[in-house]
Amino acid sequence: MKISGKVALITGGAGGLGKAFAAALLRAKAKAVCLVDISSRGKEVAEDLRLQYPPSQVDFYHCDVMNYDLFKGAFDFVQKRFGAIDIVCNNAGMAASDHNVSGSIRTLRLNLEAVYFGTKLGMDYMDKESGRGGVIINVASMAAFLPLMGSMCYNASKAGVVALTKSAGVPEQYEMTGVRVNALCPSFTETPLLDTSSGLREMIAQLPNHPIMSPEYVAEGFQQLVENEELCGAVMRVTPQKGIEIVPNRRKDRNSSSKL
Ligand SMILES: NC(=O)C1=CN([C@@H]2O[C@H](COP(=O)(O)OP(=O)(O)OC[C@H]3O[C@@H](n4cnc5c(N)ncnc54)[C@H](O)[C@@H]3O)[C@@H](O)[C@H]2O)C=CC1
Ligand SMILES: CC/C=C\C[C@H](O)[C@H](O)/C=C/C=C/C=C\C=C\C(=O)C/C=C\CCC(=O)O
Repeated sequence: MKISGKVALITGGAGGLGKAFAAALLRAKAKAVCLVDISSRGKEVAEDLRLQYPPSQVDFYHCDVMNYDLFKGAFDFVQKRFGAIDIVCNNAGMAASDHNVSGSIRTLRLNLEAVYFGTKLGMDYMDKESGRGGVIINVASMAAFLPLMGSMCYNASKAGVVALTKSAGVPEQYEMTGVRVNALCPSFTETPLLDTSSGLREMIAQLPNHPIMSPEYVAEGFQQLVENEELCGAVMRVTPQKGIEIVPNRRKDRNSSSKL
């Protein structure tokens, strides 16, 4: 997909990774980006991006994406304001440790249930029958594959996002909707989220050869998932050790001649 002239909706857009994704799209001349976030900081972030990347339009839409009806309102807002939606990034997320039961349940709901809402809404609003097709990027994590002690719900939610995305990205679904769906799985990245779990930074510091990545580096992988029309149902890992890599999709491999 050529990003120039396109309209994007990014949940958690006021956060570290969300802002970096928005900046990458604006640098690539996206027509408009709407930051959908529960934090009122989204207003300043949108203003900051408008100043940095004129003449692109950057809006902030205050919304709790865990509420389906409110989240649908964000899609209606963007659709009405810009006439179309081309890119959806389900990025809003949180992390809570297992000791905090209510926080852990909220983590499951935000990181997985709300990503299901955003994937369903994205497919409905961008469907080639009513829309013009498009792409959905669901932000999972390396925690989906390499679990962290003390964060059962976080790990489970991210593994769920990978499974949800691979299911949404099967070839038949794409043929029907014209909407590609891919998962982005970064390792530790320098954002405020790392400060929400006590002891996390200390734990990361103990890991051998595991520097914390910049949001801008992760956004390079995000942009590849948006632009590469070959990628649907793809899972991208972004780590300091191996850089940006696509995990082979066994479903596609089974259909091809290779016997993986
Ligand atoms: N920072 C890291 O090390 C990694 C982060 N991730 C994932 O990246 C995504 C973005 O996280 P970061 O930018 O790191 O964190 P962040 O804390 O900077 O951003 C998260 C954003 O989501 C928003 N948000 C929270 N609850 C919401 C709700 N109910 N409705 C709407 N917005 C809501 C917050 O206000 C915030 O702006 C998350 O899904 C996270 O799990 C994945 C791998 C590594
Ligand atoms: C409670 C958790 C809070 C925050 C976690 C972060 O937000 C992020 O989502 C978690 C990242 C977890 C990373 C876990 C392990 C990462 C390992 C590597 O990146 C090592 C790279 C490759 C390993 C070898 C391989 O399997 O290829």
